[in-house]
Amino acid sequence: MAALLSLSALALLGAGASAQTFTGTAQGGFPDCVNGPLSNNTVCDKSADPVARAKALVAAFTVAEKLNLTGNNSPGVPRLGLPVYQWWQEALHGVASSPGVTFNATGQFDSATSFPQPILMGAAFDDELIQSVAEVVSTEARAFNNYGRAGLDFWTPNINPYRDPRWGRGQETPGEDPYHLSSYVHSLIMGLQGGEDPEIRKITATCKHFAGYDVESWNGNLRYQNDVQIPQRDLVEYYLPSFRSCARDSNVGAFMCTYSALNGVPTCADPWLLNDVLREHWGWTNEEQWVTSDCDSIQNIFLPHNFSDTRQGAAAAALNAGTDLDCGTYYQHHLPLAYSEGLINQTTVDQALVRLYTSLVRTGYFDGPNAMYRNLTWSDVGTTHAQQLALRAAEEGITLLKNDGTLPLSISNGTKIALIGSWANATTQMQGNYYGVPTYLHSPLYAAQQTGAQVFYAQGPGGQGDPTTDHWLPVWSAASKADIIIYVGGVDISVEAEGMDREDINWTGAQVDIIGELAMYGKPMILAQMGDQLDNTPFVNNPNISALIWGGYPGQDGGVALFNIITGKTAPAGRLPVTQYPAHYISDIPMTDMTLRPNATTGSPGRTYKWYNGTAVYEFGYGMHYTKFSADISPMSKSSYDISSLLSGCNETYKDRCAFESISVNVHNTGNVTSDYAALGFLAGQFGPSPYPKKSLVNYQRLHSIAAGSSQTATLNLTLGSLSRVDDHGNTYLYPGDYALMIDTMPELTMVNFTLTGQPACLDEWPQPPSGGPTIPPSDYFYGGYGSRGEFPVIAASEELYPGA
Ligand SMILES: O=[N+]([O-])c1ccc(O[C@@H]2O[C@@H](CO)[C@H](O)[C@H]2O)cc1
Repeated sequence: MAALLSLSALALLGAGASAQTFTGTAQGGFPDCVNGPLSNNTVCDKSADPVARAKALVAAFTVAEKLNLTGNNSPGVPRLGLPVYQWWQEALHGVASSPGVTFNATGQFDSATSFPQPILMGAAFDDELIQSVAEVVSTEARAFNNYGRAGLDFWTPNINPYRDPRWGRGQETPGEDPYHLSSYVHSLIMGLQGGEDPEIRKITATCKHFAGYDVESWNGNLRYQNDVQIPQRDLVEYYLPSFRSCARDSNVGAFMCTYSALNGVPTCADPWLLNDVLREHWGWTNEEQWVTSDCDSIQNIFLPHNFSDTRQGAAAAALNAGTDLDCGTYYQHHLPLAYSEGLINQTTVDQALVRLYTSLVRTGYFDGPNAMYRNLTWSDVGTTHAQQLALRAAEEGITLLKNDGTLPLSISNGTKIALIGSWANATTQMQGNYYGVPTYLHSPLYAAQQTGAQVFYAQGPGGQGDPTTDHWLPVWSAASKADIIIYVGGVDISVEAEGMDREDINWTGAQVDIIGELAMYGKPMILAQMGDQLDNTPFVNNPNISALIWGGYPGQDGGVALFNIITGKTAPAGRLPVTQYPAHYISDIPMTDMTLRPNATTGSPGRTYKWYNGTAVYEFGYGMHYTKFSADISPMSKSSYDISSLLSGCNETYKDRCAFESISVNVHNTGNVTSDYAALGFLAGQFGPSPYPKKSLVNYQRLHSIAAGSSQTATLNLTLGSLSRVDDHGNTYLYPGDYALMIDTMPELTMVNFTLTGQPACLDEWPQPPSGGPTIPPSDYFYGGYGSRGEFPVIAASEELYPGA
């Protein structure tokens, strides 16, 4: 593996190596369709159908060549002039160091724009922003590609919902809500791929990790071996909507399966998941798009999953299930034996290769130097527009959690600021994981100095076990000289990362201690909590802490973004994309409990804002402003809707997509500061199977620069899917009942009520897993799966957990 991945793997994991040292596997350039051996092959005929072009190419390969082309490190076919190609590129929040991406040490292509981590961009609740960011990322990716510094497919986004606050990779996602993820990822894919069905696809995006992957390493449970147990209802309503958005609604070019097994079957070897759900149920075409394994996950099908008795059996199980590409070398090593033993046939191999090469055809790989996007160069990387967008993306996400009126700060040349904390001079930290070489890194310290203030900086304590003594003296010195204290700290990828779930969601003792002591100075004190959510309880009620900001991982201009918010140059309007739980949450529920609803037997308090029955420190969607807003919702066309009439007016193949109502929300800025406002529309009500979620996000829109004293209108388009709920089998229904649509302007809540009448009606019938699985309502059971080695230990949950179910 080490040889396969080279040094780049360290960087993409954020393991702390210097970005300059990364060397990717050089791409082999473009095939010569004019003078090369393929020039007479249909693959070089631009007027032919893309799939026919790929089929003609694949038909020219020998069996041995075909089997050798199934790994991410593709050797190409020299005798045909098909260049080597590295399929593995990353671009989570900008073109990132990864096996197929090469940054120059200096000069051209020595950097790319580094946007905030998705968790902070998610807090913006601004899909137009996300599309713009993705357009820049794909432009820069294409420029890198034109100079042999990247391939044409990128293994982003990570769109698993951020289900548990401990997850080390939650930062890679836009948050915990499935509607939010679905909407965000649609905009992202439009920006990355260049539209839903463009003539030339800009780059191929890859939705990962399909599905149910969100545990790295918890209590001995490793991602490589986990067999996650998820009832069908929870899968459909929570774990899969973002993937459905990728496949069915956004026409994404690629998917990635996971290391873990889902209900007994390793996902990369699961024909139900990869074929019945992904391709058949969601209509993801058979010939144009491909599934890659996660890196070395095919190996895990053999060990530790023991899903197959042999290595070639594991490779065959994956290929036959629909995993077209192996990130690794397992296919290349073991498919030849699988082939000679008759475990796979050539049709299946051809299908995988046709899918892969169709995606290269779609991106213009065989179309010569005049093809679309081939004119992009280094001058299209790190442009002024890209830099401004990276700053704006960070500003839009930064979320104000507490303010006694101290913010915004007015800073003049004479102002003395103590800037303290483990993030105060953050540079690489601001990128989180999966980063590349940024255009620049503007730390909070840099930004503070730009304000003209006199800045006294001290790093202060970082992690646990770094309590008193030597770190404290510079802190006291800085604090005692200053008019204002700004503490910037929290967590970073030293404690939350790939392969590393958090063990704690408390601030470290050393930080709580020093922040408490700093507060005792009684000076205006601003606390910026960076990284993912921590339990802020110690600071919420401390009157000496004037303001609390969440800044996530803000990317290359994170320091400037933070200071623009602090000084009011930009007004904050981010909203938390996850629940901030009290620290005891992680003792209340094992990370491996994938269920969502509170459960009296297991003691689960439930997950996410929909189900958590405790008191959140800050709720999903929480975010203050420097001004005041009120909202009114325009009257709906009716107060009661008949379900059969709603359905008879719906002519879509996928009924959940049918329009219900377009709701106008008039937002009034009643305060004194021009500000953005993100209108989040939630639906609540007692309908469908109980217990009911507390509320569900059904649409959102960010309004920009609403001047003090003026109003703007958000339009929230609701669909029949917005009104639906999922039954125990995973079927999606419209149910009769009482509904309330809510807009939260904090502290006010604006609401309209309506009813649905008539009989329940099915919007989407879920393809059940193959026989062998449970035949009784799955959400009442935890089961071991239906795989060849799966057993079915059916443990009935007690009746009272699901009253009325
Ligand atoms: O061996 N390595 O160096 C290595 C590095 C990264 C790595 O992560 C996996 O690879 C990423 C591919 O996109 C998936 O999101 C992640 O689960 C898996 C293996």
